[in-house]
Amino acid sequence: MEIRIGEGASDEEARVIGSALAEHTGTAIEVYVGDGDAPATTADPPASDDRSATNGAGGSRASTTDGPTEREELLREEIADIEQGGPEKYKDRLDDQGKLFVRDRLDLWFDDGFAFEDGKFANFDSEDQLPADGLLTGAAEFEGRTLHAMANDFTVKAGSMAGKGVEKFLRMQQRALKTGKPVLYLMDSSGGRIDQQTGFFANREGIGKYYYNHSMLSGRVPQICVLYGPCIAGAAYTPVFADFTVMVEGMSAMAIASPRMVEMVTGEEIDLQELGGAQVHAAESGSADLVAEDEEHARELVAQLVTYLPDNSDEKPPRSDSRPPSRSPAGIDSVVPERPNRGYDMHELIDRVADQGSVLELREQYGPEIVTAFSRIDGRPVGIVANQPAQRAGAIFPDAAEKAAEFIWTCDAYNIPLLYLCDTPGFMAGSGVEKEGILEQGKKMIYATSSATVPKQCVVVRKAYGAGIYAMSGPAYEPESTLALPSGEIAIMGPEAAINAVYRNRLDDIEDDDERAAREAELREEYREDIDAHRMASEVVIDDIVPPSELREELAARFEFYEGIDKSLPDKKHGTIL
Ligand SMILES: CCC(=O)SCCNC(=O)CCNC(=O)[C@H](O)C(C)(C)COP(=O)(O)OP(=O)(O)OC[C@H]1O[C@@H](n2cnc3c(N)ncnc32)[C@H](O)[C@@H]1OP(=O)(O)O
Repeated sequence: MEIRIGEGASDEEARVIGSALAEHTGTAIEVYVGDGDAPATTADPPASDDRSATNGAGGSRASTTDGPTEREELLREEIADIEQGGPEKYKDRLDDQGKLFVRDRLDLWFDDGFAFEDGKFANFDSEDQLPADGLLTGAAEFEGRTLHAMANDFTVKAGSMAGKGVEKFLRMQQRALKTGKPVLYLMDSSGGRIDQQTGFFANREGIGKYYYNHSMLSGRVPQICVLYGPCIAGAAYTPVFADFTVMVEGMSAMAIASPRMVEMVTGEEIDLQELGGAQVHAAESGSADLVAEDEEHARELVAQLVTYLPDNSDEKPPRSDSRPPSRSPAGIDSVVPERPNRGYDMHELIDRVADQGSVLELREQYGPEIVTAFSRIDGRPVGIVANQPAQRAGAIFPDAAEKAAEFIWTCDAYNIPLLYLCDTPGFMAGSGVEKEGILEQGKKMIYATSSATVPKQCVVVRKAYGAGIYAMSGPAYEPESTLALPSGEIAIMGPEAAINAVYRNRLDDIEDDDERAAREAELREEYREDIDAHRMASEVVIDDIVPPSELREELAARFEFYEGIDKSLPDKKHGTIL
C-alpha cells in the first residue's frame, strides 16, 4: 500500500508512520514525502510471532490462533455438561416409557436443536444440579418458518418449574409479543416446583404471569402446545390457553391436580391416563384439538397445522399451490340424500370441495355433530364449520356449539376465511341440553359468527332449520354470500314440527285415520314448497342456487373476490360475551 505525507516530514517521521500503519494493517507500506517520486521508506508488517507487541494505544494484544482456545474449550465442556440434563436414572426412565430426552426431542423437531438458545446457563452456579433449571427456551426454524419454542426437561425434577425456568418462559412470551412470531410449547412438567416455591409462585413475575402473557398473546400470534407427559396444575393451563393442543396417545396427560393429590382430596384412586389422558381430553373435555400416535406423528400434525396459519394477526395465512380435490365435485349432489331426515357423512362433501390432502379436522371426537376443520380451496386456507348429519342428525348440542365458537374465533383472529356448510335441524331441544346450557353455548356460537370479520360464505346444503341458520352464518349474519344447493331448505322449523305445532287440533278433528294422514302429508308438502331453495332465491333471501358440481369453483371465486375485505365492527372496548 502507498501513502503520501506532507512536504517537510523527516525520514524518521516517515519511518514511524510507515511501521505503525504496516503493523496495524498487516501489509507493507511505502511512504512518499511531498511530491517525491521515490518512497522515503518502506515498512513491512511484523512477522506473526512478533504481533503480540503493542497496539497503537499502548495496550497488550492477545495472541491469535485459528483453533479453539482453552477458554473456548472449557466453555464447550460446560455447555456439553448442561446439555446432558438431569441424572441418568431419569433418562433411563424416559427410555422405559418410550419417551425422548428433551434435547433429542428438539433435534427431532428442528433437525439440530434450537437455532439459538436463551438461559442455558440458568442455575450454573448453584449446587442444586438442575441444568438449565429444567426448562429450555430458544428460537427455531420449523417447516420454513421461524418461531419461539420452549421445552421442559423431565429429567430435572420431573420438569417442575421454578425461579429461573419461570423467568425464561416469561421472557420468551414477552419476546414473542415483540417479534410477532408463533410460540411452540413442548410440555412435560409436574407443575410448580413444590420444594422451591419461594420467589416464583405468587410474584408479579412468577408463574401466574404465564397466563397473563398467554392472554396477551392470544389472537396475536398462534400458540401451539404439544404434551409429552404429565402436565399438572400450573403446567396444565398452558395447553388450554394455547390456540391448539396436541396430545400423544398413552403418553400425554393433563390435570388440575396429580393422582396423588386427587386421592388425598377426594379419596378417588385413579391413574394419570384415566384422570387426564388423551382420550379424556379429546372426547370428553374437548381440551385436546389433535391426538397423535407418537412423538413423530405429533410433529407431523403441527407441521400441517402451521401451513394454515400466519405468523400473527397482521398477516395473511400462507397460500399454497392449488390441488384438485381428492374426490370429484361431480358427485356432490349424489352425496346429499333427497329425504331431509336421512343421515350422510359431511366429510364426503368436504372431500369434494377442498384441495386434496388439505383437510385437518380439530376436536374430531368432541361435539362431533359439527365438523371444525382447516382446509384449502384453490390453495387458500379456509376454516370449515359444517353440520354433520351422520351424528345426532346434525342437531347442535352445547359442546359442539362451544367448539364451533372457539374455532370461528380462532380463524377470525388469524385472518382465515370461513366456510359454513349448513345441514341442521337446529339446536337440540330437551331438559338435558337445557341443563347443559344449550342457550349459553349457542349464544357463543352466534356471537362468534356475528363478530367474525373475515370473509364468510354460507352454503345451505340441505336443511337449515330454526336458529341453526343463525349459528351457521345465514343471511342475517353478514356473510359475503348465502348460497344453496338445489336440495337446500330454510325454515323456522322442519315440516313435521311446523304442521304439528299449527295444525294439531284441526288434524285431530279428522276422525278417519287415512284421511287425517293424507291431509297431514298434503300440508307438509305445501310447507316444503314454501321453504325450498327456489322459493328462497325467488325472495332473494339467498344469493344464488349453485349447481352442486360447480360448488368448489364458485366458492374459490367468491373467496378470491372477497379477500382482504374491510368489515369493521362498531367502536367499543369489547363485547361482554365469553
Ligand atoms: C402453580 C401451582 C403448581 O403447579 S403446584 C404443583 C402441583 N404438582 C404436583 O402436585 C405434581 C407432583 N408430582 C407428581 O405427582 C409426580 O411426580 C408425577 C408428575 C405424576 C410424575 O410421577 P413420576 O414420573 O413417577 O415421577 P416422580 O414422582 O418419581 O418424580 C421424579 C422426581 O421429581 C420430583 N418432583 C416431581 N414433581 C415435583 C414438583 N412438582 N416439585 C418438586 N419436585 C418434584 C420428585 O420428588 C422426584 O424426585 P426424587 O427422584 O424423589 O428425588
